[in-house]
Parts: sequence; structure tokens; C-alpha cells
Amino acid sequence: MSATPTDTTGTATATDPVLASERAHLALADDCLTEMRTAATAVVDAGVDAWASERLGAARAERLRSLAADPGVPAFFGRTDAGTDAGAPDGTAETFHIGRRHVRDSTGSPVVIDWRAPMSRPFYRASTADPQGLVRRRRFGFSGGELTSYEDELLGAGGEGDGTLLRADTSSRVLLQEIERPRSGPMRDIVATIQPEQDEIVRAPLAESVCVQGAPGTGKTAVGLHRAAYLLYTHGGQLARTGVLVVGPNRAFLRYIEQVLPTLGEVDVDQTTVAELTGRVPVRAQDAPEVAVLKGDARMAQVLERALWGAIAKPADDVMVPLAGRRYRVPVERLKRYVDDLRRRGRVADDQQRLHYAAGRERLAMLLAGDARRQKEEAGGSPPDGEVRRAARSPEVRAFCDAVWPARDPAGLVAELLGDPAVLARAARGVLTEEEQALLHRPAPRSVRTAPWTAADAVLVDEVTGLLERTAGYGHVVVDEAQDLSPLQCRAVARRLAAGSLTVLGDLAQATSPWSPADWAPTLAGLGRPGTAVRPLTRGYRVPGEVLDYANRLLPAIAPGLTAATAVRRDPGALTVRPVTDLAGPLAGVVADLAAGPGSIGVVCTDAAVPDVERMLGDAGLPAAVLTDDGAPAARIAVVPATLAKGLEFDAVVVADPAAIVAAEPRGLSRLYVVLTRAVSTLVVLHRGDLPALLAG
Ligand SMILES: Nc1ncnc2c1ncn2[C@@H]1O[C@H](COP(=O)(O)OP(=O)(O)OP(=O)(O)O)[C@@H](O)[C@H]1O
Repeated sequence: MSATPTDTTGTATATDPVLASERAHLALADDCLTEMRTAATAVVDAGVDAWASERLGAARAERLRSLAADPGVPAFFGRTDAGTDAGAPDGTAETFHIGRRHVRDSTGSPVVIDWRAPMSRPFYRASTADPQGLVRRRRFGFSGGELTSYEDELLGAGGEGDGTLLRADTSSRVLLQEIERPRSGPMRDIVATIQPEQDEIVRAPLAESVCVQGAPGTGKTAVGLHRAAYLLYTHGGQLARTGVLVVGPNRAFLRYIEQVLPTLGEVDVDQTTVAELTGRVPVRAQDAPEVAVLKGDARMAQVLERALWGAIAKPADDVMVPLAGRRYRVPVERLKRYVDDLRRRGRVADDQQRLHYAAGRERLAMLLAGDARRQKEEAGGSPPDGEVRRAARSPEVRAFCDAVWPARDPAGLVAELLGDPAVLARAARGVLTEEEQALLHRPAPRSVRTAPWTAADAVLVDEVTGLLERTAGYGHVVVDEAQDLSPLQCRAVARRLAAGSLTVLGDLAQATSPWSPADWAPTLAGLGRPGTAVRPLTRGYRVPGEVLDYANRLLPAIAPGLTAATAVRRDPGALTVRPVTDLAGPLAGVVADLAAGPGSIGVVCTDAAVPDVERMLGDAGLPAAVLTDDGAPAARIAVVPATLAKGLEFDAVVVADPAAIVAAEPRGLSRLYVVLTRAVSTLVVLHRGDLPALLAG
């Protein structure tokens, strides 16, 4: 069985007639695109309704602008020939050029087909075994927007080989060049080379939530972003209303990925971190690990709910409600019934159906006013609506609501709960042990604003906000590095989901937070989509085989149930493991050597060692800068705190003192696994003879 494509054309020369004709098609596509852009601008200028025109036109112009911005992005990257005979002179083959967006000529005929259109699907899925109606697939090589080469696969010729490029690791030069391309600058899209197993996830239906369990570099992030772009294209109207949200682990990661969707023409996706999503109070302090774990526990949701709803009091007396110049008595029995009914509606599990606390308070006031109205009507009156609304706002009704259903502020409630043991004990009885309650306690702050809020507190405050009022939900949420979410963070994401669907991306082997579970079930349940199917990705596109095999040695210790990934390419020179007695000299030497080549360099060490490593490189005259979590772009030589490395990649990675990385945190081995799998071309490990046992020898 042949594992290579049935026919691959070598690099074409400038005089190659096929190349010449494809270049002509590219020139045509560029001209048409320019025309389309001009037309879009004209629509904006000629708009009848200025506001609508501005909004629609601006969005359209922005899409065109984002495509035009990168001259290195060609209008198409592939071509499919469907029919009976690829080269038939009678033109029986139907040809489509596949690109990042539709391009039409002035008559409306397609010049380039959007990669997301159904017609483009065979480009990604066809194989010799299942040609999907294609006789030929052509991939183009480009440089700076110029078409430089092409390669053909003849499909549907009855060959027994599996013609997909995936299995023929080195058969597609276009794929290989893309994978091996020295990394510098932000992450790029992969539309030209999406692989079949990735494409299945990208094109999963909108209604289907998907969980991708994928080893490092298998393309999870890329797949999640392309799925967002695919869904926006396929369900534009629906998703334009409800929106798409991408949640990543930190700012440094977002900075790395945030250009991918705009390059694909999707500029209206919200991209954020969990911390930003729940950032309702300024985070100034850090919890001890065991406190952070407890604050992220799902039981805290129950405690908060009790703290909020438990403060509702039983009405003790009748209330006199003023309405249109008279006062009407609402007896205490009826008041109790009103409050009980509303409380019951506040206990409905579905966030969309539930009566939220703040709305319940409003409703209660209206019930009192409505009661008075009925009494007046029974007496023959007919008060106007404005009078009834005024009654609901009257001092008498307000005083009753304040006493029975007090207005709450989320931060205030959490501050009170953490600062007052009696309040906590009431809310946590039977849910948290006394020891756990003591762990949560901290001295009451002088004011809510100046409280020493921690990241976990912010999630608690967000949870209370979600109890007070309904959270606006997105139509689709992509959540990356989901293995690290606490149960309460999962709830925070789930609240943003409403009736929409999820793409959950992660790797249990890269789990570094204390609550990371051993399988996906608790996370998916916490995210509100317990039935979601877990789809594995096991082909590694980032890391050379030698490096991946080395990192995989840690798997039995960190994720015994997981299948090790295999790399799509090998490179015998990719891995160097070097014992050193003193770090400074060898580190500077290695980084200087790497800096002589192209691409980015990440020097990864423990967070604590960052200043030392920065100094060592600075002393050697190397222009290194520390990677920070504020979203600033990474320097070409970046000193990377190990806790920020997740999701990132560098052309070359130097790991300084792996044993220290392991020792720095409870899940240090998983952290090391993350760190060892960031390199595209080269990994150098500098150790002091104290490698973890699984890596030694
Ligand atoms: N089909 C593909 N064609 C070209 N490049 C690809 C393909 N799939 C993935 N890549 C590249 O491989 C690298 C790793 O992809 P990505 O970051 O999405 O992986 P990941 O599974 O999220 O990794 P990690 O879990 O380690 O963060 C990226 O540079 C991405 O562009």
C-alpha cells in the first residue's frame, strides 16, 4: 500500500505553463477583490440610512481591510478539480480555487471559493480511498503573496494508497514548509493545510458541543479558532446576534492568537481570559493554594446562593400601600405567599428560566402595588398604570422590600461572607466543614473597594452577580486550556453560554491547576454540557518527533490513561539535553548560537528565576526581554516564566533548570511537560544533573 500521493509535481519553474496560468488567475482574483472593495466602499458612501450604512459598511470594509492588510496572504491557496478526468480537453473537470474568502468577478461568477463553503470541503477531506468527487487536489506554495510552486495529487484514479497527506508525513511540501516555518510574530491561520481529522472538528454543526482532547501541538487552538470562523460563516445571521466568545488562559496567550480570526475576516469575535471575564473587582492579593482550591470548589456556589437567598426575611406585618391618594392594607399572609412564590421561582436550575434575585425584588414591589390596585378595582376604581408603578416605588413599599428582600451588591456580599464568621456559618452549614470555613475567613476590610481581592474572590463575585441578574449569553463559546478551569470558573463560562454550544479545548496531561480532573466529565458537567463527546487529536504538528518522544516519557506519571501523540515530522538535531554545573555561561552560549538563526527563542525557567536568567542573558549582551502577562508582544529572545508558557510556541526553546520547574509547584511535572513541548525546531534542556527520573538516562 502506497503511503504517498499518487502524483506530486516538483517545484515549478517560472516558465511552467501551469504556474503561469495559475498566476494569471491570482492576478484576476486580486483585481476582483479590489473591485469588490471599491464597491463596498461605494455602498457605504451612498447609504440612504446613514446609521445602518455606517454599521454594515464599516463591518464589510473592515473585513476587506483585514484581508488586504497582509500582502503575504494570497487570494487562494488550493484548487480542486472535480469530474471524470482532471486534464480532459473538453473541460469535463470542474475547477474551484479555494481561498480565505469568496471572490467574484463583475458578472458574479466565482473566482475564489471561501474555504468554509460546502464546495471547499473535499479540498480538506478527499483521499484516494474516498476522493469525494475530486480527480485532483492542487496546493500552492507562496512567498510574500507570490505564487512560487504547486503540487498535485491525483485522486479517484482507483489507486489503493491512502492519498491524504496526513499519513504521508513528508509528502506535501506545502504542509511541511508550513509546519517547519520558523516562528516569529503572532500565530497564523492554517486554512491552507487543515488536516482531515482537524477539519471534522472545524466543520462540526453549530448545535453540537465538542471537546477536543489533544496532545501538545496537535492544533487544538488552531482548530478552535477555525471552528469559530467556520460557524460565523455558516450561521452568520444567528451568530451575529448572539456573538462568539473565545476564552484563553492569559493575556500573553491571547496576544499570540488574537490575529488569527481577523486574518480570516472575522473581526467581531470577543477574545478574553477567564480573569477578564470575571474581573468585577480589582485583584490585589493572592490566596494560599488550599484557599484558592476551596474558593474554586462547586460547593461555594451553594454557599453563595444560600448567603443571598437566605437573607430574605419572612414578612412580619401587614403593609399599607399608598395608591392614587388612598392607602390599601396588604395582609401579612398574602405578603408571605408573594415572597414564597418568588423564592420558588428563584430556585429553578436553568439560568435562562430562573427568576434572578434583583428581578425578584422588583417583582415583589410590583406584587404589592398590584394587590392595592386589585383592592381599588374591587371598590370600583380604575387606577392608571403610572399610579400603580408609583405605588411600587413608594417609601412604604420600598421599606418593606428593604426589610424583606434587601438589595445586594455582589462584592459586598462576598466581602461580608468572608469577613463575618457568623454569616459564613449560616450559609455554609452542612456544606463546608468548620475547618474549611476557618480557611475562608479573613479580617473584614475597611471598605469593599479596598478589600484585598484575589483571583478566586473575583470568580465568587461573578457568581453572585450571576445570581442577582441574568448574564448575557453568547451563541458559541470556544474555551481553550479548559483542563485548568476550576468548577466555579466552569460555571462562569457556562453562564456566558446561554442556549449556545461549546468548543472545549485542552489536554489533561497539561493540567497544572489544583482542581484539574483526571477525565473530562466534571469539566463538561461544570460547563453545562455533560453529554459532550470527547474527540482526540493525536498528530503533533508543532514539535519534532525527537522532542515529543522525550516529553512523552513523562506521560505515565502525569496522565497514565492518555495515548501518547506522534509527531508528523522528525529531526535528529532537534533535541539537546546538556548537564551544566553553572547555568550562566552555557545558557548565554546556547542562546547566542540560536540567535544567529531565524525565529523566536523562548528561554523558559521558573517564575522565581526569571530576574536571574534575564540578568545572565543581559550580561552576555543578548537583547532578551521578559514575557509579561499584560499582552505586550514577546521579544525575539523572550525570558518566559514557566507558568506563562502554556499555549505558546517558539522556534527554539531553552529550558533552564527543569528540576526547579518541577519543584516549583504541586503539578510541576505537568508544567515541565508543557514547557518541553513549546519548540517548533529546537529544544535545548540545560540541567544540573538532577533531571526527573523519567527523563534521566
Ligand atoms: N494542519 C496544520 N497545518 C499547519 N500547521 C498546523 C496545523 N495544525 C497545527 N498547526 C500548527 O501547529 C502549531 C500548534 O498548534 P496549536 O497551538 O493549535 O496546538 P495545540 O494543540 O493548541 O497545542 P498546545 O496544547 O501545546 O498549546 C501551530 O503553530 C499551528 O499553526
